[in-house]
Amino acid sequence: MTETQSEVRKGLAGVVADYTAVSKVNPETNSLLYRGYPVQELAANCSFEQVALLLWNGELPTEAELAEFTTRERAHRALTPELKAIIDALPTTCHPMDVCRTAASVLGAQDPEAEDSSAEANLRKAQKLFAAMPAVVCYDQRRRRGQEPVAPREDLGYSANFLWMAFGEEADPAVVEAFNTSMILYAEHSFNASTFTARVVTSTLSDLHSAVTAAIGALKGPLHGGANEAVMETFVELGIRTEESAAEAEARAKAWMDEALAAKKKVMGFGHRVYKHGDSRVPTMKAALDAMIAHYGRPELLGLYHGLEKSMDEAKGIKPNLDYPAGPTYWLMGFDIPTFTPLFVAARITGWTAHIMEQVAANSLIRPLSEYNGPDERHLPGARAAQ
Ligand SMILES: CC(=O)SCCNC(=O)CCNC(=O)[C@H](O)C(C)(C)COP(=O)(O)OP(=O)(O)OC[C@H]1O[C@@H](n2cnc3c(N)ncnc32)[C@H](O)[C@@H]1OP(=O)(O)O
Ligand SMILES: O=C([O-])CC(=O)C(=O)O
Repeated sequence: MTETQSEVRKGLAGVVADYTAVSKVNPETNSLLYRGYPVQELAANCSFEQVALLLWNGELPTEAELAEFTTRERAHRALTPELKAIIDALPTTCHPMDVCRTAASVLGAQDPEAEDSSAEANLRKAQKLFAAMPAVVCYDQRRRRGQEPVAPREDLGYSANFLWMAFGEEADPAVVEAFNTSMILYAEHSFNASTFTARVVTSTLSDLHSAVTAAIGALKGPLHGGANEAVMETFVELGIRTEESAAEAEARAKAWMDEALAAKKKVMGFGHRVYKHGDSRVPTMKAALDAMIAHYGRPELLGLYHGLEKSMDEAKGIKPNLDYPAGPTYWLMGFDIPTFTPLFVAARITGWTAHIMEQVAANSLIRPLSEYNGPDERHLPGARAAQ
């Protein structure tokens, strides 16, 4: 760094960009608080609907507030014929995240309050997006499978209805519980790349749906939300073999990992920008995965899971992140691998929109500086230098 250069923090690593009261990630104590509550406590005791209201409003809802929200949320679950037609027009060769991104944009274009960024209108729009996104994800997965769509049910809670719309049958309570846990764990994580994207868009005084649409684009990448799909691709590449022992599976996973690391590959589902000693959400999500392994009777997954985890730890000391246990959990539930990141979208709509409202309430245009490192000033042949 010369005297005239400023310090450049690539990837804004370690930069504190603003205040937030939505959540606190503490890598030292390996904790994650949503509005002050440990996420593990919320996952063990709350529905995703309660956590969504906590993130938006700052407090857990009273029974009456929850009942009022539940009625409204259930009334907004169905997709309009226009949105279904737009989804149908998209090729099934596109990634389901492209469908989510398009749907978020269309839902904005259809919303009469799209241009109203008052706190009240933003909350209403956030809640409508929250209600509709599960139907988008399920409608798209079913059309790709050549199945008829399944209409939402107003007698089911968010997670039970999500699984109903995806598979057309009522899910076992154990599966609903694991899904609810995953939604809560995926809901919010301070200034991650997609949330920061949403805040950047909001800081220009653009609208909520534009910010969410941009955030979906940021989440799609494999260094962020796309990692839950990539994790499962690794398991599939390794081959899930019912006949082998856990020790044999671990040995195969170790050999695969050694080769991947020798080839300097990034192995998705490991590492984190903030947590360097393990992701606070992994133990809770791993317990949900264990419950699903027991529920579906698929212990052969564990050998691979532990083999990859151990060998990455031994070789580089890098720990799994939330996407590592979440990927195989969604696979066991029966979701198609490309649907995994859209499930993350459905959960993170809560965190994104809570941050959007926080940004609006205390806005400052987000516009960092850059250090120029291109050619020195030069001139077109024959052009006169600027006066
Ligand atoms: C819910 C979420 O979004 S969680 C994140 C999901 N993303 C992933 O799982 C993708 C895989 N992981 C990664 O790419 C990274 O760990 C990131 C992007 C998440 C965080 O990265 P950063 O903090 O920027 O760390 P960075 O990428 O610089 O890695 C530091 C070192 O660890 C290595 N490393 C980090 N993660 C991994 C990994 N998953 N596989 C192999 N090596 C890794 C890097 O190669 C680098 O090694 P080097 O110093 O020898 O060059
Ligand atoms: O915080 C991050 O950088 C990524 C992450 O774990 C998340 O968004 O949940």
